[in-house]
Amino acid sequence: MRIAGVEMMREIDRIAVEEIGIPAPVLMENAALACIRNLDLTKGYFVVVCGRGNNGGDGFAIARHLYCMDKEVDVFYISEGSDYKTETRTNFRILKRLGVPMIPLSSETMWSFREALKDADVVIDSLVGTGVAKPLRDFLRQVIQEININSKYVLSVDVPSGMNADNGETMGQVIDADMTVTFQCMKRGFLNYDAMSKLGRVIVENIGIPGPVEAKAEKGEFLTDHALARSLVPLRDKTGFKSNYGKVLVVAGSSGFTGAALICTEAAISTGSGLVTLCSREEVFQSLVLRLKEAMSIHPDDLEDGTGRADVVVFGPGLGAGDVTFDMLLRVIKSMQENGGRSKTLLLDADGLNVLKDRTEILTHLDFNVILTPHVGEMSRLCGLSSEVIQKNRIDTARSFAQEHKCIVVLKGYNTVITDGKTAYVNPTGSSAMAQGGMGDALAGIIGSLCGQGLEPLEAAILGTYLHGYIGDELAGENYIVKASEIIEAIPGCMKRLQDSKR
Ligand SMILES: NC(=O)C1=CN([C@@H]2O[C@H](COP(=O)(O)OP(=O)(O)OC[C@H]3O[C@@H](n4cnc5c(N)ncnc54)[C@H](OP(=O)(O)O)[C@@H]3O)[C@@H](O)[C@H]2O)[C@H](O)CC1
Ligand SMILES: [K+]
Repeated sequence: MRIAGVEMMREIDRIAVEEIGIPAPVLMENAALACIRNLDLTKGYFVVVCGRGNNGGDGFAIARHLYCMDKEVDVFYISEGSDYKTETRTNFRILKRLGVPMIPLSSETMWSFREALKDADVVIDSLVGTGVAKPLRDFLRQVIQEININSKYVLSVDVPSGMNADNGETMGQVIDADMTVTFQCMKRGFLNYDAMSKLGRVIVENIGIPGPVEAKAEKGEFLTDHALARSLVPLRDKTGFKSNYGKVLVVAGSSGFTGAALICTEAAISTGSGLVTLCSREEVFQSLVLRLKEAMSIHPDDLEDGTGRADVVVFGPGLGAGDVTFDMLLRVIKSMQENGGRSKTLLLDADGLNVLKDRTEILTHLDFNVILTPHVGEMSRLCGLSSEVIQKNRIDTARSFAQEHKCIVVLKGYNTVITDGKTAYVNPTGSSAMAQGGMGDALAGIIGSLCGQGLEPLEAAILGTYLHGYIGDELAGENYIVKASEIIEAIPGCMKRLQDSKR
């Protein structure tokens, strides 16, 4: 599914109407019906609040459909401002002719508006959508405030009125929606963490604009969906050997952080790697070796040999920050360069990222694939921006770092961003039920394993993050929190279900 800002939505609309010839009223009708599909139609009394732009036009059309269904509908509308756009005027006039109750909003009607909001089972917010770019005028702010204070349930049409669809910021006052039915594409601003609390449940509805039209206007930003994830699960050949499913070397674990090494290693095994080897810091090597079952081990003195044999190196979980880790990283990089890089992948996580602080230029000269999996704090150390700035610009930060350093960035957190600098994918799965130590180590092992099984690094990162969060969501349906070891246990079953649904 594509992610779009205001300019892209306008362009999609323009191409659909002007170049393809889909009539604009058809799009408005489809938009209205998409909202109707998501309304609880067992309810009896609906209040529709409309602005003067096309967002308001959607609302007038929704009111008509509710009227046709014999629902009790009151329409309140903004009476001051610029002329109605053509389709909005058409829908406004139809309602007038039908005799649907239509009340212009003003200081005189504010009292009856308030009473209607209180009585309504559902309030439909159709004041403004993607057409607003500057702070709202006072009267509109007041209307929004009344809706927020007095309504039981609000469905926002396309965008909660007052939210900037590009960046999620509030333009003076914003509707606090219970559900947002947005059209055609996920809006970029909805991915802003501050915006999320205003959106309620987000439903993206197709309003009859064909995919190729969207593609003409796209900006290379997507939301991973189930169909994409499913299409990426590698099919296993009946005759395959363990050596066909990738040799993964995990370089992880130091004193006090042995769990990270085990979790990462086991995640790679559970995701389907044929051969997984663990190399840790010297001081924990013996104790870790005793705890491995399916995985092999190599002593840190043999790091170059192990690297040379591996298709993928996952470097960093629990390895400890400091010079020893940095030296190990340099040895891995040298060995990968000398052993026919190109098809190999180095995934850097946790301390593998921390040792790159002020040394990120190392990344730009490598012949092999590099994946970085930072959380926001690690990203901040890598790029020098504050966590606050990064959280407000997650896609842009990850994308420009990936572009500059010729690598793939997986910027973790709610709505993890995966990008190679050209395209960016936002992962919708996962939740705070997964906010536990070890989760990142598991993700690193999963992505590393998928690279070893032949997926392109970007694909491996897209599928790995989706899978990790998807399993987390399934487990969180039944549990208050989810542990990394529970994720690992559930990986094979979840992959099998995905794979079977592909055939
Ligand atoms: N392709 C699609 O996705 C379709 C989307 N549809 C719907 O259309 C809206 C976008 O419609 P648009 O007419 O471009 O804009 P809005 O309705 O969101 O906003 C215009 C109205 O907002 C008023 N406005 C603008 N700035 C302010 C402000 N600062 N304070 C108060 N009011 C403001 C403006 O009034 P003016 O008097 O200032 O001109 C307009 O009344 C999209 O979101 C979808 O819902 C189509 O229906 C189908 C195709
Ligand atoms: K709206």
